[in-house]
Amino acid sequence: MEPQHHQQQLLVEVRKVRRSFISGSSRVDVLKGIDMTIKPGQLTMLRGRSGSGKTTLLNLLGGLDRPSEGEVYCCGRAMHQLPDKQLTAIRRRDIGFIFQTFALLPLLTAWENVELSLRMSGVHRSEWKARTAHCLELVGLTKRAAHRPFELSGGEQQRVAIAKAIAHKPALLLADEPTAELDTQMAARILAVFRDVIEVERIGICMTTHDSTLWEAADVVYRMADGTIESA
Ligand SMILES: Nc1ncnc2c1ncn2[C@@H]1O[C@H](COP(=O)(O)OP(=O)(O)OP(=O)(O)O)[C@@H](O)[C@H]1O
Repeated sequence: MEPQHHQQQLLVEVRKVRRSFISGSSRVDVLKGIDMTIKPGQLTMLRGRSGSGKTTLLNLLGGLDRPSEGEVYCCGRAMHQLPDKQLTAIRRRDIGFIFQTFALLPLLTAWENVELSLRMSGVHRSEWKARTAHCLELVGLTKRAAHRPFELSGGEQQRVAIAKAIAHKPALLLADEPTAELDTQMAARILAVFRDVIEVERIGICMTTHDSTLWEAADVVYRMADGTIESA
């Protein structure tokens, strides 16, 4: 387990992480010794070409996968050592996920989509209304609360997905290419929402993107190439 001072400064610490996959009779080394950190209150970006391993790394950060070698500390826990049950518990409690496609339930309104996430994470019913209202306001969708996904633009749908992902008050928000389906203006709006979320909720956000126009909005950018990572 990490020393106390470390836990307070860093939300995530990745040390000497390697991840290989067996494909047929050969082994593919996707991550070849990754070191990186994520701090609370910061927007961290992972950039790199398609196939450079961004999604593979993000999955390790969020406990969706385990490293072949090395250590992943997230929210003060040694993720690489935890049994599946505890990993799932941390994922549900401390981490929020956003994906490229917006992952909303089509028959539910924006409000119901956010509320569902509170229900699923075991938040007491008495808190649902205020928290749902707060999260929709934070992403600028108070007036669209009664709309279903098909009545919303792609950018608005992604903002509902953000509200949904932060509803249970995670410490870390992970977003895999969250702007890939959006035009430049909508992508910029998503980044502005991320900034507001960081300021209001005091969480850390880590997103992957290959869109070079977005990198300057980050506090920290890690460039991935050939299975390794470097600050850029
Ligand atoms: N489960 C798996 N089994 C075998 N190979 C895999 C597996 N997962 C990922 N890979 C390989 O690892 C490499 C990196 O994939 P990854 O999805 O992490 O890249 P990426 O940087 O996120 O790319 P993109 O921007 O296209 O999503 C790819 O070559 C992929 O084929």
